[in-house]
Amino acid sequence: MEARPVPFPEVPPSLSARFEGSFAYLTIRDRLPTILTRAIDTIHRNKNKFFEEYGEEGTQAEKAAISFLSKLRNELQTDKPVLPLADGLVDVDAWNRYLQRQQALRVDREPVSWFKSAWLYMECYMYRRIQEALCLNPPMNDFDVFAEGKTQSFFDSQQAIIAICTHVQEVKKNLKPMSEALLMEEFLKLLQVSLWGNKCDLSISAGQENSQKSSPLDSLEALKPFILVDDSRMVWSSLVPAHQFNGEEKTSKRVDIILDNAGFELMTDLVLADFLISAGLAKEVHFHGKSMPWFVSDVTSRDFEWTIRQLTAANHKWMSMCGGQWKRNLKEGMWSYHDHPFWTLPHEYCDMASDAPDLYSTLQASDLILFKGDLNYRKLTSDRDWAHTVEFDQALRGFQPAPLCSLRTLKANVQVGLQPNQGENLTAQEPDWMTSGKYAVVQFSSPHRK
Ligand SMILES: O=P(O)(O)OC[C@@]1(O)O[C@H](CO)[C@@H](O)[C@@H]1O
Ligand SMILES: [Mn+2]
Repeated sequence: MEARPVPFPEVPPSLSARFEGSFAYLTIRDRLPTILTRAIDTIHRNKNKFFEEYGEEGTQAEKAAISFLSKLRNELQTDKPVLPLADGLVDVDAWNRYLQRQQALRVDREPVSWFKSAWLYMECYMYRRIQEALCLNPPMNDFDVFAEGKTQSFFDSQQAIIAICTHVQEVKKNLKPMSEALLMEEFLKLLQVSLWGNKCDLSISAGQENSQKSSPLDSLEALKPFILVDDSRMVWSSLVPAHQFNGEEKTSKRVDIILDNAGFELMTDLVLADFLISAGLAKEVHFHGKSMPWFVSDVTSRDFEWTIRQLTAANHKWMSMCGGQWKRNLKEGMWSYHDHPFWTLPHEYCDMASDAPDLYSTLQASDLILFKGDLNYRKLTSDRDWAHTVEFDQALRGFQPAPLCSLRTLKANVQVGLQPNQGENLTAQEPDWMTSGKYAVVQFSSPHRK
């Protein structure tokens, strides 16, 4: 059935901190100030480094950046009006136009402010203001206040990283005679590993250590009941249409992975992408990261390159073999990395076709887009207070560049596509099921599947 565009009256309001006691309210009141405080502490802890590297200029820049972030924290905590950006970066106009758009929507003519506006906008705006605080104070401008947490999360997940590198190398050794059924089984396993890799997110933990300690492969069976919607077979079919499996035939499929967190989650995405190419399920994989430090642990180009370098230099056989292969994949073009500014704007994805038509048409060339994580899910569904039984297709509100799948552990109170009473039953058992990170979805939508 054609997903009819949901007329305005049926699109519910955005999640917002204006609903006291809501998860949005608690995030803005408690978690975001904590994240800002940790960012200030990180800059303060590095003051000697700035002095050694840049002398007095470094010290001045460090002090200025800290005062910018302290002012930002005060604006947030006292619900001040949102300010236009003024740092001259490429996305400034898009951000300031968005502020005007939000202001025009305010029927009460009240200024757009932290506790009265859309949660999605305010949370994205905070990370963009952190970037402004650094960018306006060179030589701090390319300092990543979250880098330490991201690299630590990688080092704390070594055992799990060794396990998945070992696994993918073993699987790759036995690919050739593999039947379609076995290939699909391996694909589904690595799709779930990538799904659960999303638990390792430093935003929900407000920067607290949140790495993967054990091999996720050992717990896939035990985790299955926590997958609330599992469209994995449809994801497989978007790569291997029914009865068209031919182990010899070269595929022309392109897969795009909209990345989320660095550290262990990125490793699970790289392992999945390695398998897709090696098993002949995809000819090319396009990775999409963030153009600035984002939501504490999201992947930037520096994190992506650092991770590949770490693998290549690892003194573990299978890790370094993965690193060497992945470097070759990037060099030879089977893999490519992109970071369009749209991914670090506050826009809901139904705005992409109009606000970033170049990105939208890039994604239209994909055969399968994997959206990793919770923030992507919030943007896919416009971070609205939908009824849980609203169809995923409808919540996308016309965003359909290509067959797409969300691989998300639930960390925000928006969830669609559930069966009647499924949400109510979960709420009765575990009131925090939407925000604990314990549950997940593999949710698929395709322009062709109607
Ligand atoms: O996108 P991710 O890394 O899976 O999660 C992002 C997140 O941790 O940040 C926001 C809460 O502050 C929510 O979108 C979610 O809880
Ligand atoms: Mn994230």
